[in-house]
Amino acid sequence: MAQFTLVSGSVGLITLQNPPVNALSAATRQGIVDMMNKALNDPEVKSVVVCGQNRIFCGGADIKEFGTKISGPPLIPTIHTIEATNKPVVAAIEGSALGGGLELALGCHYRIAHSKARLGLPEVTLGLLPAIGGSQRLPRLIGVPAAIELITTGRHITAAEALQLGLVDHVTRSSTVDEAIKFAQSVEGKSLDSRRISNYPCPHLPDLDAVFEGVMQEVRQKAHGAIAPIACVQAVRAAATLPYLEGMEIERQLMETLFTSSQARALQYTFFAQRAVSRWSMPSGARWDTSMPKPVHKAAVIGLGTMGRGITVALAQAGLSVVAVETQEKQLKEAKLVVSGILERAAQRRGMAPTLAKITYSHDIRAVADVDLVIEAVFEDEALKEKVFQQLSAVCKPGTFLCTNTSSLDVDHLASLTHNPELVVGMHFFAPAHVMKLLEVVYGSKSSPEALATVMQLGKRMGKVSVAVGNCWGFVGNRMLKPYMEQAFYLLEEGATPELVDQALVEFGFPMGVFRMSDLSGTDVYWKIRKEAEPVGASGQEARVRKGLRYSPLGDLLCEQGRFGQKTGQGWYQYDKPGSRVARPDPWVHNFLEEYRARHGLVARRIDHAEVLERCLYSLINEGFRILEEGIAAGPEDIDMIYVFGYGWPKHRGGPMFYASMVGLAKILERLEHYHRAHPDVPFMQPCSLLRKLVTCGSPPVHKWKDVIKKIHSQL
Ligand SMILES: CC/C=C\C=C\CC(=O)SCCNC(=O)CCNC(=O)[C@H](O)C(C)(C)COP(=O)(O)OP(=O)(O)OC[C@H]1O[C@@H](n2cnc3c(N)ncnc32)[C@H](O)[C@@H]1OP(=O)(O)O
Repeated sequence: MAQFTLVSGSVGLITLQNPPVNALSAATRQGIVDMMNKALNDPEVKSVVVCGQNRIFCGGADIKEFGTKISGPPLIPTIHTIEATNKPVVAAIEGSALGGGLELALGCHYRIAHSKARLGLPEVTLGLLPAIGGSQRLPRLIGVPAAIELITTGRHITAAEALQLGLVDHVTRSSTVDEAIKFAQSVEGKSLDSRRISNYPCPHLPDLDAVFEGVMQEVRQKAHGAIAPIACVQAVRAAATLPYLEGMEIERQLMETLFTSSQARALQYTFFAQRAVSRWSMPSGARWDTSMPKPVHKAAVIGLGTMGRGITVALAQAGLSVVAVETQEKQLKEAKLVVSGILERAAQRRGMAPTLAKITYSHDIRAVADVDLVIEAVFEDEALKEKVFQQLSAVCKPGTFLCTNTSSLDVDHLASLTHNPELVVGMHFFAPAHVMKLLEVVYGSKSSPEALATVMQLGKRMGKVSVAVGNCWGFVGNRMLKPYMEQAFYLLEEGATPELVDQALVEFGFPMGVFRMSDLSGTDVYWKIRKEAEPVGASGQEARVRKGLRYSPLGDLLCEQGRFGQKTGQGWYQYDKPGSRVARPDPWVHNFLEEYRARHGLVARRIDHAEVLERCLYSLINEGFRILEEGIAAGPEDIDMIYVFGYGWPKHRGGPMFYASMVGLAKILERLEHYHRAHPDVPFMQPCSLLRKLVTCGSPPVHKWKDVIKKIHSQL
């Protein structure tokens, strides 16, 4: 797993060999220890270069080994040996030097990077901290503020930025290994006293306590309950205030707590789940590895409202030629300005030229005649979308994929209006479409595997986490959101306030609660959807019943008052003025709730955070099980990535289905049964049969659920 070669007569070249990313598995660590000992003990070797096979230095620890009993040698003693030796050791960094990989490089005396290399300490994204000396060496090398930023965000930086920070000594565009070998020879026999980072004092910061207090407050606020970023700050503080070896002991103690935490398990699950969802499958048996995507060079966007503009930006940034169509002249002009502005600012940030020339604007739908793929993003109105699909089917060249950015309409129905329903796929973007990572890719009953493969590949090009799901009301994300929101309304009826419900959800880790979120996106958005989905309600007691089940008209009544949320300055909260982001509890809403309860004979009771979480989250999870049972999502990872990347589910809790497995399926079942007994008229609380079956099967871990579901389906 590591190879030693003597090159140029005196340089020991150690090559890490563990494809695909030369991760530091037990065998690779053993290889490093053995080859380094060989190099340092060989009198012929006067200097050493460490590099990675296949133009990647090292992707850090082997994440697959986390959660198992760690075997193999630790790296800390070897890194100390490297640093202490009098033979110069040079890290030749190509591709990535991440996590333990970069920590190994920090133990070397010199670092030479290729200009395309990326470096970082992403341990925090896995619920950990850099614990083979990274948290102690990095601040000594680049200073406390820069180190804190890199370690608490896990951001990967370019070689150019690394050079600017002093993290690498030299950046090259030619062969990094050849340069490193030449350089190593040039410093053979020279003193290395100034190259041992652990001997450096941490660069002085005036008013250290105040700096760390400020940083801790900021990090805590952004962490939404994640513990690793806090531990990272504590470790860097140890580097700034203690001798190296004492700092290392703090680093070790902090890592010990993080390593076995449920948050680390959740984040590591997310790492693999994010990659697993790209390996999609359809109920027909079609799969990612047997379906060929078609090339997409030119795409079109129809409708340049907020969503259409974001999609246009995302497509242009992915390098596609885009035809952007909007029939209203004023909207078209405005869209052109907004899209160009976003692209220019983004290009400026990246120090690149904007991709404006790749977009042509038109008010005529016939301008899309020669594109390979169209994304319809007109207003969410069924009749309008129907018309657009009929037009597209008539004007597009044969073979053009027709996609709809609907969030709730039936993809099969739209497909049925076209000549080639097999070419129709849903692309459900999340606002703002050029920023949000999630893309729900909805295949209809007639969508071809080729169409799905094409759209999934396009999603990847746009940098999205694309998740393939089947067609049903609300697809996966919004379908699961319905019971979650409904429970929140029932809680208000029973005595809660919007603030209480939201606070419980924020403490759980959501960036905002359901009512604040509803105000932000507009309370009228779901009002419209509810009006379309539910028959119009009656008055009096009947107002709280739909199709024989409990219904809360609270959201409708709020909208009838014109309280559409942040944009109108009033919703579930009050705002200083329309558009203001500062939400304050609103006595009007409290009064409105009291009057409502009095009108319907409801007696307010005390509701605690635990009840809020159980009712909102377990009903959402229950719907997730139904979605799995129906085969709308291929596996729990698909649901989890939709919620993590599209709905603000805290990453350190792994997504709703992973969370359910951590809470324990038996407990979820028991609580759902309890609430279903207490509220038999509440839809969505009756435990789903898949949940019952999984509990009967002994509550297997989440990665085994697919097997159970397959077995159930094969028995049907
Ligand atoms: C005993 C402990 C010693 C030291 C401890 C140190 C702490 C750490 O190092 S924590 C780990 C820190 N490292 C990371 O977080 C890096 C994670 N990887 C990445 O960011 C990316 O994979 C990449 C290295 C930048 C490469 O990206 P890309 O080219 O887009 O490929 P991917 O699809 O992401 O990955 C390909 C393939 O490799 C698997 N993989 C990647 N990194 C690791 C890893 N560190 N351990 C195990 N496996 C890894 C990834 O899952 C993919 O596998 P598939 O099966 O093809 O999905």
